[in-house]
Amino acid sequence: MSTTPVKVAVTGAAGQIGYSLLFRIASGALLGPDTPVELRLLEITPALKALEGVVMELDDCAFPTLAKVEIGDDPNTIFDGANVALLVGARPRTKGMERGDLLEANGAIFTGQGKALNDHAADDIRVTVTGNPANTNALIAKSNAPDIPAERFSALTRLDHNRALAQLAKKTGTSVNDLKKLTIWGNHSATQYPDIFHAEVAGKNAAEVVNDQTWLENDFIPTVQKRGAAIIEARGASSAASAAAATIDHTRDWLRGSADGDWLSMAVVSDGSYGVPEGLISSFPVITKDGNWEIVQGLEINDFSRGRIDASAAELAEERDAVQQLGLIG
Ligand SMILES: NC(=O)C1=CN([C@@H]2O[C@H](COP(=O)(O)OP(=O)(O)OC[C@H]3O[C@@H](n4cnc5c(N)ncnc54)[C@H](O)[C@@H]3O)[C@@H](O)[C@H]2O)C=CC1
Ligand SMILES: O=C([O-])CC(=O)C(=O)O
Repeated sequence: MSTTPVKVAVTGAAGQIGYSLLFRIASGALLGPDTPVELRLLEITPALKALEGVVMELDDCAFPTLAKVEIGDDPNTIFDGANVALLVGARPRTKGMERGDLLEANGAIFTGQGKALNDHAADDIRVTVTGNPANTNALIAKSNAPDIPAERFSALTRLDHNRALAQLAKKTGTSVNDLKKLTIWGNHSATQYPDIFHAEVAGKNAAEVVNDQTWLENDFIPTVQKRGAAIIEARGASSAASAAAATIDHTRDWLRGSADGDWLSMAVVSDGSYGVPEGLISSFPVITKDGNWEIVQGLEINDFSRGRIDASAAELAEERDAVQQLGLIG
């Protein structure tokens, strides 16, 4: 085992997602079995007592990869020297809300955290935003951290990607292991577009294997888009264990690389690819290696996909304009 622990900061650490996420990070699921991890956990002051209880449980697991845990309510201290930051802490939506309804309530959290990352994180910092509305919160954090390269900020659409894989496997009677090159485009919201036109099922084109436009339009796409709401309706609380698992998948693959011959969905800063306005944090098909990502280029976009990608990008532009008006970005 190497000797210097990687510092992983997690915000909202005493929340639902935190309760699944921390134990997986501590057990090596993020960085592997040979890399010691130092957890740096941020919470609001009233939640620190509950967080102390979670830390007692982390101790009680005796994870060989967990080198140290620090907790606190000051992002300047908790982000000090952080190599990875998982920004989960934010209010979840409840029944009847859209994620965009959280913009004002949660957006402000990400200005202060962006500044604190800018001033205190390690030079190799990578930031994953899970707290909703994730894409625009990532935009806010990035905009408030001018000294950190923009490509170090990302937002989570891996849960949507994983949900789409599960639906496609069910429809085609295959396993998720047989599926490749699925893409979530756009916003982590009901306008996101899960695209199977370039996906493969056991090496064959997924859209051709499915060959069912009605299922695609009336079942697959809306099921993936509205899965978060369906879970809130059924569970009375938003997805937590699956969101934690996706946060790990996203960050692990960013740091350790995507599989050969496949790609991932990650919301990253747009360079204008596929007509998504430059600067928005939008989900794209990406290939990752050693902590870097690259948008997969050259995919042909049919008319069906074009309208949907544009609609989600338009929603992201509206969210950007709204947070600009709130003074959360310059
Ligand atoms: N991107 C995605 O795929 C998903 C995103 N989410 C989002 O993740 C977020 C967290 O969800 P849960 O863990 O279920 O919520 P939760 O309410 O159980 O936990 C949130 C935690 O964040 C803390 N918090 C609030 N403000 C904070 C601040 N300024 N600094 C540090 N901590 C702060 C709260 O005290 C609370 O403990 C929500 O915004 C939710 O909508 C949830 C599921 C999927
Ligand atoms: O839907 C929500 O509010 C929580 C979330 O982001 C998801 O489950 O995808």
